[in-house]
Amino acid sequence: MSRNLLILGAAPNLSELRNTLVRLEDTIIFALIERSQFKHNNSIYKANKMNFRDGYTGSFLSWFLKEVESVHAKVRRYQSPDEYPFTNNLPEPVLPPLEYPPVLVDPQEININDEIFDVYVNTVIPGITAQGDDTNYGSSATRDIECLQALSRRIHYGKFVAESKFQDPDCHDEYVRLIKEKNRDRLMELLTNSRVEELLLKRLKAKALIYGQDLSSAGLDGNSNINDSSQPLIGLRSSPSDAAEEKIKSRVDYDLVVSLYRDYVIPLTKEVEIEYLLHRLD
Ligand SMILES: O=C(O)C(=O)C[C@]1(C(=O)O)C=C[C@@H](O)C=C1
Repeated sequence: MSRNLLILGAAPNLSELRNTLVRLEDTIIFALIERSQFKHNNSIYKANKMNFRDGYTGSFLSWFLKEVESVHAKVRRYQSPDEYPFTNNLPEPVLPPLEYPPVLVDPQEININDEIFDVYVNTVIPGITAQGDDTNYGSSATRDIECLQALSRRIHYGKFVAESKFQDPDCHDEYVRLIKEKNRDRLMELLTNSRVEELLLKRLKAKALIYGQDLSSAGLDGNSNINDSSQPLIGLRSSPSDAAEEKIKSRVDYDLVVSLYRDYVIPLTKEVEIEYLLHRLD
């Protein structure tokens, strides 16, 4: 978490929070591109597939996640109010606790990482990877963990967004009333900003197109003579046209990145916002 956002212990500023969400789009797109260079490697997601010498029977990814999160817990990662682990019973930090000003009310209570894990393994991975097994299990699982952590941070950021909206003097009384009524539907309407969502999805498609460009298909990889390049790069055009989309081979399915956000990332962020608000007055 950016220390600047927390330093004052005051209401988080919505436009700063949105800037962080925009930056996390880049992190997520690049993480997905990194993972998509390897095949599906389905056996890393299945229990009892890897013959662990110590008799472990879970999936390779679950084992790896637990190991990585154990190290990260020791260096205080999960004391930060925007970091949520996927596994339980993690070790205590080896360093003294960090002081975070109290911005959220009961920040660690809501953790929807099980849902994020499920969507990632069963929907995202089969979508962004080629079918099959290339035996790059460690590399694939390393990228999976990066993707999962970035998605989790992005989605749980909904708590800060919700806190900021709750403290907005223009809406505060309305939020209090709806929370007391436990009126989920009206809360959902109040916190939804369709214009922001629409812009986000447009921006995301443009980013996925630009970041995903495979420069070897444009004659600009290390093996090409620069003068051979006849293909214009999408990033150098004023807007990514359909023609450009066809010419440049993409390393990631940009429509899939957009649908990942539209169908999962934004709805799950809103779910976190609602859950947070419903407990805000406890
Ligand atoms: O920016 C906000 O206001 C948010 O609540 C975040 C977010 C998102 O997930 O990107 C979610 C709900 C809004 O409708 C718009 C965007």
